[in-house]
Amino acid sequence: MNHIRNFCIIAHIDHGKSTLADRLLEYTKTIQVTEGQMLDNMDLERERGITIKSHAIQMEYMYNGENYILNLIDTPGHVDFSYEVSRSIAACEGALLVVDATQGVQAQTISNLYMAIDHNLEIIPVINKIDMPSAMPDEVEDEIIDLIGCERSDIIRASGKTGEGVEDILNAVVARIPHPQGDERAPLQALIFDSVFNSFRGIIAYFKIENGTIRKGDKVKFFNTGMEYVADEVGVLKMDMIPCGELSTGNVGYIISGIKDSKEVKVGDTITHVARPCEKAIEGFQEVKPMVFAGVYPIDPSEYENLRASLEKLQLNDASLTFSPESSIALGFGFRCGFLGLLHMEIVQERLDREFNMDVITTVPNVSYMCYDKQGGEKEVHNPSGLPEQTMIDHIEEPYIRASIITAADYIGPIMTLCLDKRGELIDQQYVSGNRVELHFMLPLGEIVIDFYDKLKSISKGYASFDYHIDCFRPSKLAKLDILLNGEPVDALSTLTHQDNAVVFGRRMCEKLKELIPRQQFDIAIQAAIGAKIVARETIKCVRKDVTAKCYGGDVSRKRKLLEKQKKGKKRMKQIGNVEVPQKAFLAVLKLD
Ligand SMILES: Nc1nc2c(ncn2[C@@H]2O[C@H](COP(=O)(O)OP(=O)(O)OP(=O)(O)O)[C@@H](O)[C@H]2O)c(=O)[nH]1
Repeated sequence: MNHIRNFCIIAHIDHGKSTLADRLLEYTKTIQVTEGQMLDNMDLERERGITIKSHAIQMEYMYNGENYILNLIDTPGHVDFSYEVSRSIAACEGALLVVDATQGVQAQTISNLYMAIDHNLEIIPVINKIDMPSAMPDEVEDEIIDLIGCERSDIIRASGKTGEGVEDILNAVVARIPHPQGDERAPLQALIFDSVFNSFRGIIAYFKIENGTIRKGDKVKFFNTGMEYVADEVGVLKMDMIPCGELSTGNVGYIISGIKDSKEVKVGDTITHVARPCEKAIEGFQEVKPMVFAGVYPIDPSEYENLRASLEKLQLNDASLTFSPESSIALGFGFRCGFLGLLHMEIVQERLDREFNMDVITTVPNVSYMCYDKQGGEKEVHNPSGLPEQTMIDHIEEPYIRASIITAADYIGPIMTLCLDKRGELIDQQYVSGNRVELHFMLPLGEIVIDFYDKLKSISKGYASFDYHIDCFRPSKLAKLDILLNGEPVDALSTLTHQDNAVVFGRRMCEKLKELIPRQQFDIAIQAAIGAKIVARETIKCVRKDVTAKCYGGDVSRKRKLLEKQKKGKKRMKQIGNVEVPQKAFLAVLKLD
């Protein structure tokens, strides 16, 4: 245990986390480098891919003549995943805080740092990219000292490109980060911080042992699910999984135990022995509750079962994703998926496309509402079309978040305006350091879901870190806005919005849809309605598009080719009534000016 160090790297996006991690792996000969290898070399790229996906990797390092085991645990870097970041951080005793020498301290540097400090991690500040001509290491050093109050000599200057400083970093990991604590003789208590699905081996869970020892063949129990398994294989993670007979306190490893169902493995759960269980689970386990919901529908209806299988596999290393079947008059059969936030939703959509080759349509996201009816009943509503009749509703409550925004003082004005515009209330503001200010707001989550990040980023020139947690539900005057295409309501385009904004919102939706839906061979009326009342209308004029017109009537095969091409183009469209609607129209609400 004295010779183990568990650490992570935290950084603002693009400050060089992955490049530096690769250098550490090369220096410790965990991955092989051939001479003169460049970053863009295919092999290295491939290995990088593995290192990034492996989530935890073990290195061996000699320091003062003794061999140490260094476990590098990867952390995702975005606010939507703060739960997962905190799980990974909980498995470490120290963190490298990497700051780009050309950029200085940035928003995510601060929010990730705070999380590491909350978990009492030893922080090793590293200034990266010092090889660059535009590097300003002295200024960045001042900023870091300002931020964490360390000594100038604590800060390591490094370059992921040239490898400078890599040895200093490894030495500091051993010398400064405390070894893990724990009792080897106590009952087994291991924290699951990640899991993946492997098509040959089933589900693989990654854990860190807080107390006790785990051996191959042990009968183990997952504390929060209560499920029991035999540890068919345990081992450590290097470039491959390396099986071993036992792993003891402080170490990081993996377990394979024939688990097939993703629901049985929850990130944050505790593994213990069946025969001699620990008394309680490792603290901090909480079911994450998705707050943003959207419909996900296969473009090709016959892909429905494949979509279900893909979502199940995704759920494995993304414990926060939820889904349940739903159907839409407009889109057919699909799933209502729950996400932690909008970025999480985008990532799931991208992974469905890239890793599972699924073509899907995602509908307008909305938050989870509580609806109280006049009989005193209450119901959680994840979809505007799930709301009872207006006359039956007593009132609706929407989730509010407590948001913390850290920014430079220059941007306070525009950020205030943005938040007030989004129905926010300022709670307080305080100086953090230098001219950095922290603002706290109460904001309706529904307003954040739509285009808050992008606006915040642009008005603050990227220099605003944003973090939030759900605070409470509050009654709100919400109206359901329906969109009709040629008189047909399109359920997938319905949204809930604040009554005061509903008419303007309806008008903007109609205008945006007019831009996004291509002209067809007949006029299309786009209407916005609240209940039976039409509040806005736009018309898309017809066009007669004869794609074969330029073929002079002669060449039949050319004509056929053109028609086929046109048919392909239509695939990414969804037929609603007689109107063809492209995917981007379903997200029109996100693109309102
Ligand atoms: N010149 C120079 N470029 C670097 C250095 N470290 C990283 N880079 C470049 O900076 C860019 C970002 O590096 P990454 O390692 O992908 O950064 P990251 O923090 O892992 O980025 P994300 O994973 O997207 O958060 C890449 O183009 C790297 O080649 C360095 O020390 N010097």
